Amino acid sequence: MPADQTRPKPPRPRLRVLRQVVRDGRNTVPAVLLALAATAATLTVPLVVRRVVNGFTEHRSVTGSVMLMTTLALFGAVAAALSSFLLARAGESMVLTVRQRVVAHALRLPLPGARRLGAGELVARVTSDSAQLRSVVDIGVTQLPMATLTVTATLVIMGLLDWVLLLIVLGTFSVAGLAIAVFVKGIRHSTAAQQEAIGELAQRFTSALGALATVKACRAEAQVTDAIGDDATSAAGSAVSAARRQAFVTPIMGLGQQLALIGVVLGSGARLASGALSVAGFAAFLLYLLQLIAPLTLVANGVSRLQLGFAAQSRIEDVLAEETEDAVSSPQGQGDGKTEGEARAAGSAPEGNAEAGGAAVEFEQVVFSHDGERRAADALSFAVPRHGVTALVGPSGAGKTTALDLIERFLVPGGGAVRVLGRDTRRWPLHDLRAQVAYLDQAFTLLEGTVRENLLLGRATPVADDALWAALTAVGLDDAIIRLPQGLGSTVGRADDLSGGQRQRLALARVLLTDASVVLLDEPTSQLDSINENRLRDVIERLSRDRAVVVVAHRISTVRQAHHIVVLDEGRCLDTGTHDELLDRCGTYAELVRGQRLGLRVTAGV
Ligand SMILES: Nc1ncnc2c1ncn2[C@@H]1O[C@H](COP(=O)(O)OP(=O)(O)OP(=O)(O)O)[C@@H](O)[C@H]1O
Repeated sequence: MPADQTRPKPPRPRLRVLRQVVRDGRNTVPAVLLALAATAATLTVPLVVRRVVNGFTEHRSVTGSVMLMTTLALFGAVAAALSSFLLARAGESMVLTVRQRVVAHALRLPLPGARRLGAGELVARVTSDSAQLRSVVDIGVTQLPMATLTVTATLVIMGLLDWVLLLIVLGTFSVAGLAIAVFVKGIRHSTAAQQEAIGELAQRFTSALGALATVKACRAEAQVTDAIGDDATSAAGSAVSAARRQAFVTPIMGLGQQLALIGVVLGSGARLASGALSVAGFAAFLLYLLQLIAPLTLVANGVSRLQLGFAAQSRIEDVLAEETEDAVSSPQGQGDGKTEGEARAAGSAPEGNAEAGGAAVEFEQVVFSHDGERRAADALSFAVPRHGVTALVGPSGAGKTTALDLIERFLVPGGGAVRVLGRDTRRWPLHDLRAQVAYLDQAFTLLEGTVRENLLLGRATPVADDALWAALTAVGLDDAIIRLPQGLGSTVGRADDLSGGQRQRLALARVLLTDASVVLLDEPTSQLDSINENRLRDVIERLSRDRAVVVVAHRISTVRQAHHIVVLDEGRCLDTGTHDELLDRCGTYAELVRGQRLGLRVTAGV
């Protein structure tokens, strides 16, 4: 259920890439100054050529002019190279900032929001879309303004040299410009479609890699390859369409130049004959005309590339516009019916409640729906004691995982209240709540990193290796880690380095090292061998001595180990009690235990 419909939507965040880069004065100011200097040098060379030609016709020494011309050309080249490097540095620094911002934002999205956007799409924003932003910087900061400046200045100088010839040039280039405008019109649409297809390709491929074992087991490699191939084909189709249009820009510009050249040569006869134009002036005019093509092409191509960068910027802004967990369920943003004073009193004295024997977790008339229609929690009420194992049991779809997600505040209730250590989850600062609630998913997920990093995930303070080994010994994993090439420094997490049972024990050791008062465990549905099953039971037992362990139980052995059992069905709590009590009085529980409505393994004697 949406967190709060009445809260006004915050303004859409703007990346303002150009502004960011311009503000990076350390690189941008010298880059722009050098680009201006290079442009000035390039514009001056033809005027010096005129002096050289005049020198030849007037039999003067041209050595000084030739040296000046060479120096200007060299200076222009060096200044352009330096400018381009400084701008690249500013661009990469901006891309780095954007990538860091998107990664930080994506990791703070609420789980349902992040899942809806999709891992592949988010990866595409951080990789290809962020890289596209470079074109905004490269084109927008110097190339396009400098090219526009060069074109304008060149046309002004050409006009000063001979305004009649300039009119001929303007006439032919106007026709070429119109033709190009027709071609580039559809480029933005094609490139946007291409980037969208790349996002979908990344999404589908990421999902297929995540499900690789299933794909292989179903012999679906060819089928999935075809589906991913369709996205790749769509991306290629859009790219080819854009390339087809882009391909015409430079030749049309070249054609315009050739026509202008012919027009100028034809028109120059009368101008030279009438003495309105000198030979040296004509040579300089021709040089300017030849120089015009590069900046003009750049302007034509630059506009479409700039649009491409802005489209990428807009897609990244779409992600940044998604509200983070803190914004969606901030303590200020949500009311729970309590006054601030009551909430503070409850939240500030969890230990006091513990001594008074208060519940570790309490659901009070909780209402939640994933899709706004069916309720996964429907006036759900139950309590979890401070110590011991509490098993959540119920048929598939009863709302067990939803209940865990509500405790961890992956989800926010639409009605009622979930209290952890006496305090409404919406009143807890998120960071503090999650320091109190450890979560172990079914896959006992490890991140790619060293054993040490996995054990200390989320901890800011260092922990002595002795403590790490003690935790590993407690879960029976010390021998296996000693055998790894670099012990605690060995990299794990790619699913090919540790067995399923070893991953499970490493994840459990991580929980042992935390100070969490509540441990949530979504028990794996897959069969564990009896040694691992016993180990898991031992660790749960050990954890439950001084913490509350809430386990979504799929095994009868876990249910029997539980001190307290909560029976859920259709988002409601049907009954709570011990195994024997519930067998006697709760028909649904008895049915579950007999394995008729849930895949619980029935063992002899039950
Ligand atoms: N992301 C989702 N979008 C829509 N509905 C969902 C989503 N997740 C769960 N549900 C629905 O919410 C209800 C409770 O689901 P939940 O996963 O909490 O049940 P469960 O008891 O953990 O089931 P299982 O034992 O099969 O894992 C079900 O009807 C389910 O279809």
